[in-house]
Amino acid sequence: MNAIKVKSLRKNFSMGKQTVEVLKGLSFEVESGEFLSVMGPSGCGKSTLLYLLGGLDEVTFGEISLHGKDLTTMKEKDISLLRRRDIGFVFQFYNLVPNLTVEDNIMLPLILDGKKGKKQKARLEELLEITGLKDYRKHTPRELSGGQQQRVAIARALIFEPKILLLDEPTGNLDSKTTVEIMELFKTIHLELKTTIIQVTHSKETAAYGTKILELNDGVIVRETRIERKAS
Ligand SMILES: Nc1ncnc2c1ncn2[C@@H]1O[C@H](COP(=O)(O)OP(=O)(O)OP(=O)(O)O)[C@@H](O)[C@H]1O
Repeated sequence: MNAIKVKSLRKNFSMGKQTVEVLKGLSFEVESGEFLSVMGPSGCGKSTLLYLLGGLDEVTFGEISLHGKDLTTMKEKDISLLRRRDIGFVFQFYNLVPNLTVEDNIMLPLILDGKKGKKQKARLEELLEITGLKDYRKHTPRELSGGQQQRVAIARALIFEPKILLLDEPTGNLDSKTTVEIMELFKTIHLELKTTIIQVTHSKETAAYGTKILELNDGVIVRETRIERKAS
């Protein structure tokens, strides 16, 4: 089954009396386990698409199915559950809670969901290992570099074992060396955890970590390219 199926997707925003058409009829599919990079000029609708895929905004017209479930006809309560448990988000800014430790920041979604058992502790250990944060578990965000803070945000996004990870310019705030480290981490997550990843990026280098590139311009898809994996 496809992880994501998008059909004739349109998104308009109202600006006073004016309607702005941002997405003008997108159709594409993302296979389970794919790593899709969405590129295109500023303002072409990349983030808008990502938010719609994550159920963070309402579709104007068309369909979005995640693992066969149509998001556009789902009740808000079910969309919230899906968002919390099946989808992980990573943004350009890390949005960590400053007075919580690394491990509490990572566990926060579980604590908010009333879950903190043995299985979750094991998952935390696995994520601390994958993200290289084991020695920093008792630190607070302000004691970490930008790259380390983004690693915490990535571990937090993965704590529920989401099937889909949505990334909005996740390295937009990082220097080029740290960008490579974080992109290598996403590659590891993609290969080891088999997570389906959709990333929005401006950078060709970053996009090349994907298995496929979708190029948008002025609200439509202008190109879909399958790519060879960037070597480590
Ligand atoms: N909530 C909103 N209300 C009105 N217009 C919006 C809203 N969100 C986005 N837009 C408009 O939709 C268009 C696409 O925005 P979007 O952020 O998706 O572009 P983008 O391709 O991600 O741009 P960038 O690369 O600069 O982040 C822009 O013209 C933006 O002003």
